[in-house]
Amino acid sequence: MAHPGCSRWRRTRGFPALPIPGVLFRDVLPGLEDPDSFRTCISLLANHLRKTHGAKIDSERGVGCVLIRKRAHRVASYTLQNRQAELAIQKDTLEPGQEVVIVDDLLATGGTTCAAAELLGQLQAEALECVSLVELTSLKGREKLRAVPFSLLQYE
Ligand SMILES: O=P(O)(O)OC[C@H]1O[C@H](OP(=O)(O)OP(=O)(O)O)[C@H](O)[C@@H]1O
Ligand SMILES: Nc1ncnc2[nH]cnc12
Repeated sequence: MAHPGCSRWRRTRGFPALPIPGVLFRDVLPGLEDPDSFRTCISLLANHLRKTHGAKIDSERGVGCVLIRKRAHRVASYTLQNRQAELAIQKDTLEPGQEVVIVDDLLATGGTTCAAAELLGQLQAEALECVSLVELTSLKGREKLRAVPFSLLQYE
């Protein structure tokens, strides 16, 4: 069920047949470009995380952000439809034992989130939770994950 706050969030835009026929690409960018909608997304996720991890998330120091990147994002040109993706993280960005929330715009098959969790494991960091704006439930990504993921909006 969609989070009740989702009515205040400009939703997604669908691109049929992207990157291949049969796939409806759910683009979350319209909801991030609109200032009110962007604020709503952030505050809905932050409220959830404060509820589930209170003191850890709402510390006086706030939280930082570490990027996990697709390798393709590091080169000047790449094949858009190449679904063989690789993720990378800088080795010294997290300390062993550091607690992290994995945030991705969208959960589909769960491959990306699993790969992110594997990278965190390599650095001995601990994934507290995985959160996303959108979840494509028919792809059953949540079944692949060790922790129960949280998403604001679900599409089949
Ligand atoms: O659960 P999964 O099946 O791994 O899919 C989730 C990923 O799919 C999208 O990335 P994509 O590479 O399609 O496009 P984007 O990075 O340009 O958003 C999205 O941003 C997630 O990272
Ligand atoms: N249908 C979809 N829309 C957006 N991102 C995706 N990642 C995997 N499938 C996707």
